[in-house]
Amino acid sequence: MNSELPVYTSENGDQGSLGEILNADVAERRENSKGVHHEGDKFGDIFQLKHGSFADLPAARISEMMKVESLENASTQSLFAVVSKILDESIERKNGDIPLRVASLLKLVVQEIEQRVSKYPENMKKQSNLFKSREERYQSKIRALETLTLGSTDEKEIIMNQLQQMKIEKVRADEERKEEEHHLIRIQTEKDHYEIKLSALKQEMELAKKTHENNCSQLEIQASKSKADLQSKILELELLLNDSRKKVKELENFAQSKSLRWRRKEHNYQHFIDSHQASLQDLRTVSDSIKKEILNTKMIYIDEINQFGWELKGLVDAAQNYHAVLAENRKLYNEIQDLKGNIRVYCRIRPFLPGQSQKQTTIEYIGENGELIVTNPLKQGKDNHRLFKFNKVFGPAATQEEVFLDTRPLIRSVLDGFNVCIFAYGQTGSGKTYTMSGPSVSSVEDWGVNYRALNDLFDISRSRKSSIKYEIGVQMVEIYNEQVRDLLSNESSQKRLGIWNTTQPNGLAVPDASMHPVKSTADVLEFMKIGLMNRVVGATALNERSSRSHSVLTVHVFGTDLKTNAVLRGCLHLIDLAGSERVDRSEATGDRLKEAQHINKSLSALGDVIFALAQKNSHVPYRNSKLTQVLQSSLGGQAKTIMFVQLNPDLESYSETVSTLKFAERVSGVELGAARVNKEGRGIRELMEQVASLKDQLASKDEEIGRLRLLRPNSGERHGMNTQRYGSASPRRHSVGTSQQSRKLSASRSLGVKAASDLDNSSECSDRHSDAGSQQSVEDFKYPRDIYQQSRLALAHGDQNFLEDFNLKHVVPDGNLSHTDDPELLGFGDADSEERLSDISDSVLSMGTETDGSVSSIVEYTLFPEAVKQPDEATEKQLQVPSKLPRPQQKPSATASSQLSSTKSLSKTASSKRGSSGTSSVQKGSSSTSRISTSKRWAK
Ligand SMILES: Nc1ncnc2c1ncn2[C@@H]1O[C@H](COP(=O)(O)OP(=O)(O)OP(=O)(O)O)[C@@H](O)[C@H]1O
Repeated sequence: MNSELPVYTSENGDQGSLGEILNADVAERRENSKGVHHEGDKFGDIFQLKHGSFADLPAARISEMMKVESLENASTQSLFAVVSKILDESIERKNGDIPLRVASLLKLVVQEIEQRVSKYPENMKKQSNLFKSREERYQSKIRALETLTLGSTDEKEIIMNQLQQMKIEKVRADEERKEEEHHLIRIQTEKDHYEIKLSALKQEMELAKKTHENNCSQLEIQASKSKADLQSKILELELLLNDSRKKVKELENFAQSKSLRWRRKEHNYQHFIDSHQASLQDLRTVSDSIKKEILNTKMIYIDEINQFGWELKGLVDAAQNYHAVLAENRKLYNEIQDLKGNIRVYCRIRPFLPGQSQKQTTIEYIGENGELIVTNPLKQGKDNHRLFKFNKVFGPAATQEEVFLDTRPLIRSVLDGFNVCIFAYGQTGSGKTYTMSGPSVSSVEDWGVNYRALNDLFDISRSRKSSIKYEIGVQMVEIYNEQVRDLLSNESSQKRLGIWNTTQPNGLAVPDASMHPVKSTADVLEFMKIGLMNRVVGATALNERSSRSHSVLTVHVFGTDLKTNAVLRGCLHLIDLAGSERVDRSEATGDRLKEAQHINKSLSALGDVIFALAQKNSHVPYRNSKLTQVLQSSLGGQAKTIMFVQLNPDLESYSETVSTLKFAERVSGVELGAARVNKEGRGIRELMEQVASLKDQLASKDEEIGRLRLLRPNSGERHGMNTQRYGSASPRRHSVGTSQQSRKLSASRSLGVKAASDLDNSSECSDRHSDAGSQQSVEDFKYPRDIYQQSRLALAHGDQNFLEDFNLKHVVPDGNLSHTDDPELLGFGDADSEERLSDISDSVLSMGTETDGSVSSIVEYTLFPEAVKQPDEATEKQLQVPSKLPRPQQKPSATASSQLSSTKSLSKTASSKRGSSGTSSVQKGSSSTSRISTSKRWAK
């Protein structure tokens, strides 16, 4: 057994590590001190730290650990574990900052370990001694056993066995001892290692301690600083607190005084309420009785209201019926007006214009039924309010579309073969052009009546194309300073747009050269643009762009029924009159003044015509101006006529407004007679053609007779006589010889053309004579045929008296019919000549309609005056008439229509002889103008 090796052997012979030995030592000590083994675990548990760090342990736990018995009772391993844990924590924390109490614990633990290590050799010695004593004991035992062996063999054997056993034990003990020694060496090495570790730990601990102390001192410095700061803050806060306390006290005092006051007030109110409570009670009783009364009254009222409701319902029903009746009345009134042929009058009030500063209006009331009340706000009295009634009144807000709406049915009428005339009347600047043309062509909403009417016309004609073929032509003229001008005569525009094709499929007379065929609204827009550009406008004080002429847009419609071949002819006049103006207000001078005078004169002539028509006078002075001549067919004929009366609402225009309205009132009273449709059936036309050819034959016979008559002796003498007589009777006229006679006939043939067409279209815009009623123009054309017939009969029967009588009155001294080139007598001269013409028209022999009043005739004359003076020679020759003709009858004969047809056939012959040249505008002008002069001559 190696005694140098400090081998600890447990009682069962096991050897342990240094830790175990130290633990065993601890256990031994514990056993010695307390005698209780199992409590070791309990003490060892104190150092067991499964979670958290020592730095986080509560101070009580650390103090528990630091107790002497805890340290002594703890196993060396747990002590080492405590050390290494604390050190690990300090390393983890990097700055080595270990709390003071942990550092103290560490110190104590390390001291305990040191103590235990220092005691280790001593323990080892004790152990070795123990082993030695045990060996000695064993040796003595062996010796005793050997003695015993010697005593008995059996015993010896047993003893031997025991000995053997003991030897084995001894060998084992030796081995154990050796192992113990090895173990001891290992523990020694471990001890060295731990010592090294311990010293390192000590150093670390020192370092940590120092840093900790530094930190502590810094913290102390900081703490002292913060303490000083906090103290100063506390001082401040204390001061504030004192202030607040003072304020609180003040507020408390204030609140107390206030609450005192409130309490006093409450007391007062309470007193007041108490005093009123009683009166309230009284009032309640009164109120209850009133409520009861009200309830009673309410019930009575409900009964009465119910009763009233029933009565009101009856009234509402009656009112509704009243409106229906009113609408019905209006419809009937319109129908009656249509039947009577009244001119429809629509009144339109222009809005104030943007620049107009003074906006005092004269319009007081606009009724739905066409009632209008105008007033002069500057005047007082009941006469100040004037009431007018028209077909309709459009207020300033009315749109172009609304204004056109009531006119629309009339546009359909044009395509149905009626003649329609729409004209705008009013003082200058009142919106006539706005209503008729509109402020601009480019925007459809702005379109005036003209564009809308034409647009509708094309729309309807397109919709009827499967049954009726329509041809539409437009004409636009202006009457400027009593002269008629073609607004579409612009050469380039004519070239561009082509001219009217005179060869009509129905063989009817064609419109003149100022007529332009149109196929769509776009064509019309082209024409109207040109027309508006060519129209004379000028600036006046009342209107920047005042129209200085009356503009007349005429639309001719020829419709052929594709099934029956019947022909419909309608004519639409759209007239924008120049505005009447007070020269002092329009400040017109020079040309403007002259224009204004012409305008006013023509408008006053219009007034005269309207007055005569309204009075149903036998004489209507159409010829007093070009305007009335143009409007003749619309005002005195069987056309449907609408007048737009334009009003300027401003105060300054009050007198003009009133006179315009008075005029309009008169116009609305004019009865034209029911309008007639211009329709010609196929049968009638064929008959007319037959009659015409017969008349042609008759005429050629007449010519022959005339020639034979001229060959008779003495015919020249009588001729001369008559010439002289006639010449002295009428100094203003001059004879034109035989050529003029034939011209007359040529004219009468031309008239025949017109007459035929007039018969076909008895209400054509050109057909009526002013004074002798609507059939006057027919008479115009019958008359020459009467003459022919009577002269033919006179010649055949040798009625010399008739022939002489006629020659005395109607034949010029040279034997020819009278003729004049004097333009005044052609119906376009001055007022004097027009008066004469009016007088002429009054006589029964008033063949002298210089024109038929139609726009086309006027245009023909005005555009081609030379043609009037240069008749077609060939025609002259062919149409020689007898120098003496029978006296015409004063009243047309019953055979008027056949005679007219005859003249028509005459014209046909003439035009066929003219051949294709008949299309020339000059020739047409010529015929038309000849017609004018002829009729005048006949009248005289
Ligand atoms: N209903 C309306 N709404 C808005 N402006 C209108 C209306 N009527 C007329 N005007 C404006 O009033 C001015 C005068 O209108 P317009 O030229 O049509 O009058 P007029 O009666 O034709 O005048 P004149 O007789 O001098 O030619 C124009 O500037 C026109 O644009």
